[in-house]
Amino acid sequence: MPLIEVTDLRKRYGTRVAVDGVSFTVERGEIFGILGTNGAGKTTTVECLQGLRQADGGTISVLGLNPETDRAALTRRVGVQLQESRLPAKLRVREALELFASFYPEPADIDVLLDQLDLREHARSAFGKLSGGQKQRVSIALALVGRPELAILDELTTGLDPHARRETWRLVEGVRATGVTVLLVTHFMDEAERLCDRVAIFDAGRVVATGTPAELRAAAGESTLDDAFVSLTRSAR
Ligand SMILES: Nc1ncnc2c1ncn2[C@@H]1O[C@H](COP(=O)(O)OP(=O)(O)OP(=O)(O)O)[C@@H](O)[C@H]1O
Repeated sequence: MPLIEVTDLRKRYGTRVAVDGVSFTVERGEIFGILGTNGAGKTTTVECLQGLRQADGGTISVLGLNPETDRAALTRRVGVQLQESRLPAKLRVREALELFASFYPEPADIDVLLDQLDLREHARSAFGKLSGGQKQRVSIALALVGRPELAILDELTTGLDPHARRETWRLVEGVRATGVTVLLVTHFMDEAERLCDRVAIFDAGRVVATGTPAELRAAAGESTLDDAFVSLTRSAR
């Protein structure tokens, strides 16, 4: 059984259709990318997967659970990357990890996590004093502290320099190597190409293509995922 199965998902806000019949599956152990044009319905879809929004139609199964009715059980098994602004500036890195660990029945060992994310030397630093890359690593650590089976990472490397982006990619590969399935929402084609086993391309509330980055390049007859993305989303308009 797929780890995530979304079938004909529909969601509107008033008269605006945000998600218009989206279907895709994510297998256990994959890094699966959700790519899309602005306003394509990516965030709405991911919020429905977490049980944060109620769908108007279709079905969703995450880890065999229904996010709308089993949200509490799901929350214990899914790690979500927080946007950095949601953490108080004075909170120290270790304190933040300890606080989040207290929400879970069997949290990760915080020292192991600090080492894994190269944060040991910043354990006593206030969150507000960290660099962008360090903050990003903390937000990934917080997503992993509950030892999730699925990690949802949104805008993983936005605002990071090329070195920090590559470091973050290596971290995500390391996370997957420990058996965690990763759902990655990104605008960066190089990131998707480098990290994702498969991607779904969203455009105007629909999935216009699903496959490995190589399959999508071949289907669009393009040599880069960037060009394939432009071609696939333009032809859907
Ligand atoms: N709370 C809301 N109320 C009304 N309309 C909304 C709301 N949230 C999103 N929308 C609209 O629904 C559509 C899909 O938005 P969504 O945020 O899911 O797209 P997205 O793919 O995540 O976009 P982006 O890449 O720009 O972040 C957009 O037209 C957006 O304006």
